[in-house]
Amino acid sequence: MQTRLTIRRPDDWHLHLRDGDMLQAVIADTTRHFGRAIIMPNLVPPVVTAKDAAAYRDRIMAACPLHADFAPLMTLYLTETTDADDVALAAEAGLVHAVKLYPAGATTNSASGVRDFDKVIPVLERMAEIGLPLCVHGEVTDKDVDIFDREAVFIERVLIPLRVRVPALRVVFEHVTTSDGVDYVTGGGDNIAATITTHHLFINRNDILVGGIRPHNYCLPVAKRESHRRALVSAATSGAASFFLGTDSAPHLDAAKLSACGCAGIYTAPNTMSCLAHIFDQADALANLEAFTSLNGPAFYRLPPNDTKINLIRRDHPVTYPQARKTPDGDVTIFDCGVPLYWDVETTE
Ligand SMILES: NC(=O)N[C@@H](CC(=O)O)C(=O)O
Ligand SMILES: [Zn+2]
Ligand SMILES: [Zn+2]
Repeated sequence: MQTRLTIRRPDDWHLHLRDGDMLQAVIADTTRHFGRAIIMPNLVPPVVTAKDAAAYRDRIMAACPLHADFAPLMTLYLTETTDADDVALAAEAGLVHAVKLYPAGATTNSASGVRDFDKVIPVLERMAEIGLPLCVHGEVTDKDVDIFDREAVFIERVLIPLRVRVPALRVVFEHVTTSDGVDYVTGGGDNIAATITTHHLFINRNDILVGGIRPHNYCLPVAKRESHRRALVSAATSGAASFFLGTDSAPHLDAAKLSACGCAGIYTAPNTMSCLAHIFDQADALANLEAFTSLNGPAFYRLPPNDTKINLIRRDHPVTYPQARKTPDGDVTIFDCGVPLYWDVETTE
């Protein structure tokens, strides 16, 4: 049985760090294992301009633990009034690494998202010209579409027509949750890739609803049926270049999740690497873990992989994590994957 694995330091290609006290409370959980992260812009108000992104990057750097080897890769929140020149200059300066498309109302803090796609075509054309990726939250928001179908319908109604209009646009299909999404990306050519989260490799919709409702397993896109989870595991563990890790670690206070109208989002930053090593080990694919966490993402984003490495060790006894991260405003529950985890990241400090 394999008990050790050395890989390049991983990156997280989809991360919510929030701001203020929450940022302070969660950032070390990411910098401990990850070299870089694509920072989601859905603050209130959102990160819309290069100026917003520069200020947010400064706040993240100020919150980083001393000696952390971490670079936040900033994104801009696409609105119907986003200025193409502002985007292009921020990309050229190395400040911004992607633009994020939220269909209006699709998820947490997405009210300023896009309603009329015609309005954003000039920005998308400029992004295509300079090779700047568009990260998409791939769900339609139409009331008549069942929540479990919203990703598959997004592909047909939004993504395919958008890519026909701007074929050179480079797209990351974020937190893909269906076999439809996996198949579309697999057959979609070099301009499209997808992130896969940690939690969608573990949970299906039963884990939200059977034996009582489990708000800590509720996120968007919502977990689908077991056959879709299996398709995600196959895609992630295959080593295929178009799939890479985006944890979508999304901290919310427990008070906001344990409510009559609870927030979407699962906090996975602390135990993601243990969780992933477990999934890859079960699939007999530990040899592909590095591609998923550390190589495929940088290749798509046209960045070099990290120089440094981390060691993973399989312990004799299950590794334990705290049940929650404390913040001054209350607890943030950490993802419980439901099975004992034996893989651990060796600390070098
Ligand atoms: N994934 C989630 O369920 N929530 C994210 C937003 C998102 O990525 O859609 C959040 O910001 O909380
Ligand atoms: Zn999203
Ligand atoms: Zn997210």
